[in-house]
Amino acid sequence: MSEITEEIKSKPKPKLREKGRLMSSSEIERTLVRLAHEIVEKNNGSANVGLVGIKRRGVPLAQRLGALISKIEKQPVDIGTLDISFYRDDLSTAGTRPIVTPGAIGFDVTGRDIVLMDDVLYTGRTIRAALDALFDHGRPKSVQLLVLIDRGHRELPIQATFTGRTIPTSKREIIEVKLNEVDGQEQVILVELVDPA
Ligand SMILES: O=P(O)(O)OC[C@H]1O[C@H](OP(=O)(O)OP(=O)(O)O)[C@H](O)[C@@H]1O
Ligand SMILES: O=c1cc[nH]c(=O)[nH]1
Repeated sequence: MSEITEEIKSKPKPKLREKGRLMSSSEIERTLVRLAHEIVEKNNGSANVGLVGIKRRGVPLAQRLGALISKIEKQPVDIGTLDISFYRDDLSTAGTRPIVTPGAIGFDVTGRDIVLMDDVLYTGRTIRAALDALFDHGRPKSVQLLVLIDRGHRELPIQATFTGRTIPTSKREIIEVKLNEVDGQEQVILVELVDPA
């Protein structure tokens, strides 16, 4: 275990209060169907498209969208993975440091129209790290960004090409995306940090 991983694991978990459900399983499913059609429309098909999911929940999103696009276009789509852990000192503040784990994406990104995928877009730091990592692997023709939820509070000039839902939040709130493949359940919920008594 690296020094940084050890530090992450030893941090006490903040107390969170659930404020409500933002998306159900069927709403997530319908949203992904719409996003698959948007990707195909923008790229005039899928022949040059490659999907890259950011771990953890960007990966099942890329797999599901890949299956949907293959069904629409009747041809397979390349699907790859980027492993970016996110070191967070405190969920309510800045002071964050994304860590890219070296490893193959899974296909050659050079010359391709890459759609990067993640569950939540917040400060934009994870995507910035993902872009750096992507260009370490090759030179795509274009890079588009898909997120299931854009919650605002950007700290970098990054915006999504395809967005499932835009949900304005306060900095004390957290969007929790739950996907079957990672969490054994399927929903998007809004939670709030509770001050320690
Ligand atoms: O725009 P940003 O400020 O970078 O935040 C967005 C990132 O935060 C979340 O990852 P998290 O660190 O919670 O890890 P996880 O997905 O493995 O739970 C989310 O999955 C995004 O990758
Ligand atoms: O609210 C947030 C912010 C970053 N990452 C998440 O998963 N949720």
